Amino acid sequence: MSSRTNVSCLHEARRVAIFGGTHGNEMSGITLVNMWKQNSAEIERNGLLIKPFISNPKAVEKCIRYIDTDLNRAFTPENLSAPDVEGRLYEVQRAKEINRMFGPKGSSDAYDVIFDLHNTTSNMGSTLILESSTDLFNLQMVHYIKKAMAPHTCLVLLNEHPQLKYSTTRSVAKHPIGLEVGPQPQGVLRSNVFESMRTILKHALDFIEFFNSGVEFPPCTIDVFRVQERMDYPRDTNGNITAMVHPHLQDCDWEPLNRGDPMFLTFDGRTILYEGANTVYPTFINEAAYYEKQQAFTTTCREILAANAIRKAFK
Ligand SMILES: CC(=O)N[C@@H](CC(=O)O)C(=O)O
Ligand SMILES: [Zn+2]
Repeated sequence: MSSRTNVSCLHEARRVAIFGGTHGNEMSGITLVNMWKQNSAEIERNGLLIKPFISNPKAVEKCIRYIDTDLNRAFTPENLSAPDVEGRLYEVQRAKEINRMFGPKGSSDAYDVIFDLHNTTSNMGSTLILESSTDLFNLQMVHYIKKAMAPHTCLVLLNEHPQLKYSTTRSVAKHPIGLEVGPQPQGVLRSNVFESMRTILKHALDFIEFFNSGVEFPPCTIDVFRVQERMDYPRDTNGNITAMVHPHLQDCDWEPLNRGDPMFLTFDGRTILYEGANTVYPTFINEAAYYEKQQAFTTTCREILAANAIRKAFK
């Protein structure tokens, strides 16, 4: 019997964008994209059209996350279909422009792949962010990247939570993929973080080049962390936080958090324990940008995804 019967044939991925500066204070992606705009030799691949792009230039100029509203939440159907009028929020305007240039979102004209480069203040290491557990192209790509990165780790965060999923900038593409590397403070460039991001991008582009050249990728499984819940800081009746991430949890992204483990430390020295029934794997622990989002960390559960073999459809 031929294994060919189980190979999924997918469209080639010709148009690829690399976004930096979706958040204007996340310096690795901004620096890499600006570097590649000056000299793209490093990211050129046979048969690929690759566009390095600063997605929120006004926020980059000011070195702040956003001007009016978070661009990485702005790609909603309502925003994208809103008429162009003066006085709209800058990021809503910008989302419409990006959708025109790289989309339209959900259409056959959309870019094949958008890599969106982010930094976190959390100790997450290198993390690929997926929005779908059924996108075979992305599953195979992250499998390839994880293997290529070994012995260094590159983890996968899957966010397809019905309430916690948000309308990302990369969601304009057919295959959206986020790359989150930390820890790196906002507005700061760290060479180790910069180099990790650069290496992951190299492997990602290699994968796409191989795929387009007709290489078949065998069936695989991928370890992922699925977004489960958003955990807020303890707060008083005025909404002010009353506790910090506990020192035993701080920097322990991806490590198991069990019932009874310390979670927060109040300003007066009291420890607040995790009381959930199941072991979870926290991530985005103490991310600076998430104080305004009422989020101290995200809980995830581990899961193994299986992906069919893929190759390019010939026609
Ligand atoms: C720290 C940070 O900005 N993280 C990203 C994650 C993502 O791209 O999905 C965000 O909240 O938009
Ligand atoms: Zn970001």
